[in-house]
This record gives sequence, C-alpha cells and structure tokens, in this order.
Amino acid sequence: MKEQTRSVILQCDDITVDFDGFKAVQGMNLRLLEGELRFLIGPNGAGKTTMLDMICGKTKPTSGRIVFGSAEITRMKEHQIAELGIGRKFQTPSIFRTLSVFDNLEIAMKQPRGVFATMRAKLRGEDRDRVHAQLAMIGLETKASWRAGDLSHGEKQWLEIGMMLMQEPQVLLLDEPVAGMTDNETEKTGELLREISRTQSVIVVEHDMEFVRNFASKVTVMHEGKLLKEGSMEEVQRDDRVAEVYLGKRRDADASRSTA
Ligand SMILES: Nc1ncnc2c1ncn2[C@@H]1O[C@H](COP(=O)(O)OP(=O)(O)OP(=O)(O)O)[C@@H](O)[C@H]1O
Repeated sequence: MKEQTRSVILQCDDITVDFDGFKAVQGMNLRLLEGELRFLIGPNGAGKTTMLDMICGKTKPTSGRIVFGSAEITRMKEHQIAELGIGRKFQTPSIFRTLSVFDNLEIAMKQPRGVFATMRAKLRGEDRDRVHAQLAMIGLETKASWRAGDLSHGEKQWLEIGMMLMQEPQVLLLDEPVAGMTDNETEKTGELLREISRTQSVIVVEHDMEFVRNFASKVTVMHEGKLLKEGSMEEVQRDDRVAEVYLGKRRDADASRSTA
C-alpha cells in the first residue's frame, strides 16, 4: 500500500517524560501508519524504550498526547491499552516453559474464558485452525508438541510474537527482537516482521544496524530524548548529525554495521 493512502494508526504528539528532573524524552513526535514496519534507533539512553513504555501505558508522559486510532490513550491503564489493541514484547520472552508450543498459543488466544478453563475446554475447530495458522506463520508447525522451554532462543522469541498475535493487536511494539539470535534466525525474524506488517503496524527498537538496513523502509532516530532524523535508512545514514551522534563520526562501511 502506498504511504499516502494509509491512515495514521498511532500518533504521539510532543511527548515529554521527566524522571525526577531528568528528561528522558523531550518533545518527541511520532506518527505510525497502518501496515507500517518502523524501526526506532539511536544511541544508548536515547529514550527509545521509554517511548515504547509510554505507548503501552507502562510509563505515563509528563506532557503530550498519545492517540491510537480515534482513542486518546495518554492516561489509560496498561491493560486497557492492551485490550484496545497495542501489544508489547519485552526482550526476555514470557512464555510458559513447561507447556507445549501449541498450548502457549492457545492460552494467549483472546477469549473470555480464564486460563484454566481454556486449558480444559475442548478447542473449537476454528480456534484450533487459528493456532495452526499461527504456528505456520512463526515457523513452528513441526514443533507444536514441543515443550516451549526446549525451543532455541530464536524460536522462543517467535513463539512469544505468535502469542502476541493470537490477541490480534493492531500495533505491536518490539524491543530488540533479534538480540542473541543467529544470522539465520535474524533473517527469519525480519521476514516474519515484514509479513506481520502486511496486516498490522509494528515498531521495533533495534541496535543491530545490519538488520535495520535489511528490513527497514522507514527509520526514526532518537538522540537525548528527541527526534533527530526520520526517513529511509539511506537518508538516515547520509545525515551528518546522525553520523556524529550515532555512528561516532565514522562514515565508513564498518560504522553502519556496528552496533550502538
Ligand atoms: N524509571 C526511570 N527512572 C529514571 N531514569 C530512567 C528511567 N527509565 C529510563 N531512565 C533513563 O532515561 C534515559 C532513556 O532510557 P531508555 O531506556 O528509554 O533509552 P534507550 O534509548 O532505550 O537506551 P538503550 O538503547 O540503552 O536501551 C536513560 O538515561 C535512562 O537511564
């Protein structure tokens, strides 16, 4: 879909967060479109994770406004924001290690029954189909009966992404999803994120510049709590201010491959 024809799904206006006098984010603006895969990058301490925390309601902005679809969510509680359709994945996977991969996805499914009732209840055919479709999407069909704790690091991350998707969020927030992954797992994760962004919007906080270069169409660069630059990876890499603060003034190929 062309950028002009897509509507804004998430808008952060003039966001500031003050932690006891320290401004971790200062006047930050961000507009995410439907079906967009956005990468949020910047040096350590730039305020990237704090932005995700504010969007999912974990941290409240000191000032500014966050709008999701037509709802202002700035002061909403974390669980309300999750129910509205914003899913957050942290660096450490929160899967049920002793349960099977299939059961993890089943439990994550959005339904009124409680966890234990869900486990006991016979799955309706359509729910079972949904779990299988999700297994296929995250590449774990052959491991449906595996104990989740026995999966590789990368597979655990995919399972958790699958669990988020079972709740049908419209926006997914991911913090360094490829950290600790093999090259092959990193590539597969990029493809998975692309596939997700065909129907949902995704914000990925990332330090792995090679990964960002391979999969980003639009990149937002933060520095000291502010928006430094936004554009394609090429535009961002060409920007002198980005080179200065983010790539440490190194403009060679090595610099763009380095992790911050
Ligand atoms: N709860 C808090 N109380 C005080 N300071 C905080 C708090 N959370 C974050 N900070 C500070 O705010 C700044 C931004 O942190 P944040 O984690 O958002 O940066 P980041 O860009 O995600 O960095 P990194 O890439 O290292 O994870 C940092 O200086 C951090 O120490």
